Amino acid sequence: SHGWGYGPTNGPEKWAADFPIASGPRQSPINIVPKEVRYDSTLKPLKIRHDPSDANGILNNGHSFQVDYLDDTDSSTLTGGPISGTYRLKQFHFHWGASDDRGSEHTVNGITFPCELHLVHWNTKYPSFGEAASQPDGLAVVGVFLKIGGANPRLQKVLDALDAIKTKGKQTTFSRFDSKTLLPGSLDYWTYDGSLTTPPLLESVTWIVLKEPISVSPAQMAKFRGLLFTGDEEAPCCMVDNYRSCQPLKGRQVRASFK
Ligand SMILES: CN[C@@H]1CN(c2cccc(OC)c2)S(=O)(=O)c2sc(S(N)(=O)=O)cc21
Ligand SMILES: [Zn+2]
Repeated sequence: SHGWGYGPTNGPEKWAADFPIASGPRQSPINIVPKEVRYDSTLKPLKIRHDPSDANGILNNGHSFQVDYLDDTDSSTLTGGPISGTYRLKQFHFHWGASDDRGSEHTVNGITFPCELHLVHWNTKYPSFGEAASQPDGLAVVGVFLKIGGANPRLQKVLDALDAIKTKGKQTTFSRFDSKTLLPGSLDYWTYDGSLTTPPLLESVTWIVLKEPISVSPAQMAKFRGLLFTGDEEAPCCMVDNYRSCQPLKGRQVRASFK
């Protein structure tokens, strides 16, 4: 079937046909302009609690790869920050480019990063992830920029698993991983109301984008780029440039947790 993707015939410019909310009032990602954000002293510090035993597999879903988490208890949660209540970690995944000059979804003053990590959480005031995903306060995604530098040892366990999930639909075991180790030293963040950056593009995400990037080496970026969008039976297509470009702010206010 003509599923959505990132190619010339099914990429972001074509998504509005099947997902009209693509032109909605609170779409993501956006360009963050630090001079235009407003410091909000009422914003609380982020409280991130991740239980490594909740890691439950790694999957190539044909758009990215994701590490899935057991989310039937409050053992891996996000609280504080701009959100109220308790949000449970469901999965984390990445977006990246074919070369180091692009790949992130959010940008800062128009600057792109080679890669961006998303940690997806859902609001436990709703009975399930699926229900939460359709509510305006249903999801909270923590975004972390990756910038080229020294090899990041915290990424290595994830990257070492990629050889086993090269093609679409492949999954393998992945356990005992503390996703908190992927976070930078500072939890200073920008926050705004947005959407999923992939179909179904639901406008249910409170975005929490960390100011401080983490590092990734060129060799580690090559591992991301070794994945395929395609399944075993298809002509191989490298999994690169799996990012959506920045969307209009449409009057939204971006707030900063820091001066
Ligand atoms: C393919 N889309 C990803 C998987 N998900 C998904 C799968 C099925 C249904 C659904 O909505 C009902 C969402 S998800 O919610 O975990 C997310 S969050 C997200 S991002 N880039 O905005 O952080 C991408 C995806
Ligand atoms: Zn994402």
